Amino acid sequence: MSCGTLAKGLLDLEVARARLIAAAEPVQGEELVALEQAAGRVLARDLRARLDMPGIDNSAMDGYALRAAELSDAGLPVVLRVPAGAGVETLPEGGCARIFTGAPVPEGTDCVVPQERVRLDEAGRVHVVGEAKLGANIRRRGEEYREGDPLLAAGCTLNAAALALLASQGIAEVPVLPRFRVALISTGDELIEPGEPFAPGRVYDSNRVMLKALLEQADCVVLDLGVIADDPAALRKAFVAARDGADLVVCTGGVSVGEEDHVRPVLEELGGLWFHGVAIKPGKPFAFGYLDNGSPEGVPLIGLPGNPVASLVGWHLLARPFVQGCQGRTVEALQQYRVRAGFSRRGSPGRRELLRVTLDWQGEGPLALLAGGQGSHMLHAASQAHGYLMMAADTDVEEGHEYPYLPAGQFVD
Ligand SMILES: Nc1nc2c(c(=O)[nH]1)N[C@H]1C(S)=C(S)[C@@H](COP(=O)(O)OP(=O)(O)OC[C@H]3O[C@@H](n4cnc5c(N)ncnc54)[C@H](O)[C@@H]3O)O[C@H]1N2
Ligand code: MOO
Repeated sequence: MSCGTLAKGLLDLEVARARLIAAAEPVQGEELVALEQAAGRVLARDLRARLDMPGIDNSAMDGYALRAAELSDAGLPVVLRVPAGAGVETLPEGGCARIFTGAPVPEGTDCVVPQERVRLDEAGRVHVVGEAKLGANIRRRGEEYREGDPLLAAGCTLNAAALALLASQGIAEVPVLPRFRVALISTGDELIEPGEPFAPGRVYDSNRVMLKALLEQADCVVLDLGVIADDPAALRKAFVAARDGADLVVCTGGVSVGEEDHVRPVLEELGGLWFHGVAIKPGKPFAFGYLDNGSPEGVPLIGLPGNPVASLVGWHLLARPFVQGCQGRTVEALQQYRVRAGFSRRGSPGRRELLRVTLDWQGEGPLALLAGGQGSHMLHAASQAHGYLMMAADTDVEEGHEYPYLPAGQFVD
């Protein structure tokens, strides 16, 4: 993927992602949890099937089970009735069985004819309208998988379908990795809490609620450490406290280059800065390092920019894959496809730009439209966007041309 000519001193997005993913150390340990408590958790071990699936040959339709070769103009008498949950029986010769979806097909039958394709005569005998195909509408034992086959791989997220799969095997408890603990800090003298009275110059802390939601949706345990002032001593104290109770510290704000931005110097002092600055817009002042020794034995710290949309983009593209790796999850490559732009716009010098867009499906194929104002402080467009149009550095958007599009669905946990 072309990224254009990047500004000096900034890492390419793919390089920064690869470094973060490589640095992620999966959490250790294992917990056994009830299936009902396991949604969103990460499977700790490979699981194999305990049972063949389906467990027996059974009917896919409400209808009649029969031997196709026995059909004739005389019709077949109904000699058995087999509801779901019944035991396996043998079909006497010259007869057929009334059968229901999921019920075991009797021994000796070789097809099920749906009731819509059957005519019953006055004597109650079954006549098939059209063909009775051998094997039709019978779900065979083990056709999906056999006992001992791989079922789910370690590192997968237990989504609703995965939980149902385990339940269908009679599994009631599942081994999962421990939940990842993240300390969350906002920095900035200007910040006030939503609900507090507004005063000119103050800014409501919107990043913390956003990041808390993102982390919790990703199944992290969040230790909310509130707002810390733009003061190196206060930040140092907060980082030390955060480090002692968490697997990762995430902070937002104060990560840029002004003398009021203390995250980077305090991180350097307490541990080590691995990198600072990624060539994306928004999201440039992204910092990553370790508190303690500057080594992977320390607690990692991610510094996200203060500008709200920069913080969101930094989470989606950089922090999230790191957290996923630390949670023991399989980290997927970015999903993208090309979409036609319905607008023109000047490119961003030295940085890839992640434009917040909606997709219009009314014409021929999707058309990307700006979701609203694109400033990195403008949350409205971010709240409406269907995804990002990812522009290479220094590249103008030309209406009607196609560009890589990252659907937002891939970032939803
Ligand atoms: N001279 C330079 N100035 C800036 C640069 C640069 O390279 N050179 N980078 C700009 C970019 S890009 C970004 S993004 C911002 C990020 O700066 P910080 O991470 O240091 O963030 P702050 O300065 O603390 O705040 C920026 C902006 O965001 C608001 N903010 C901060 N925290 C929150 C929060 N929790 N909730 C809502 N809003 C928040 C803050 O009030 C500021 O308006 O730096 C540029 N500057
Ligand atoms: O990264 Mo900043 O987000 O361009 O405003």
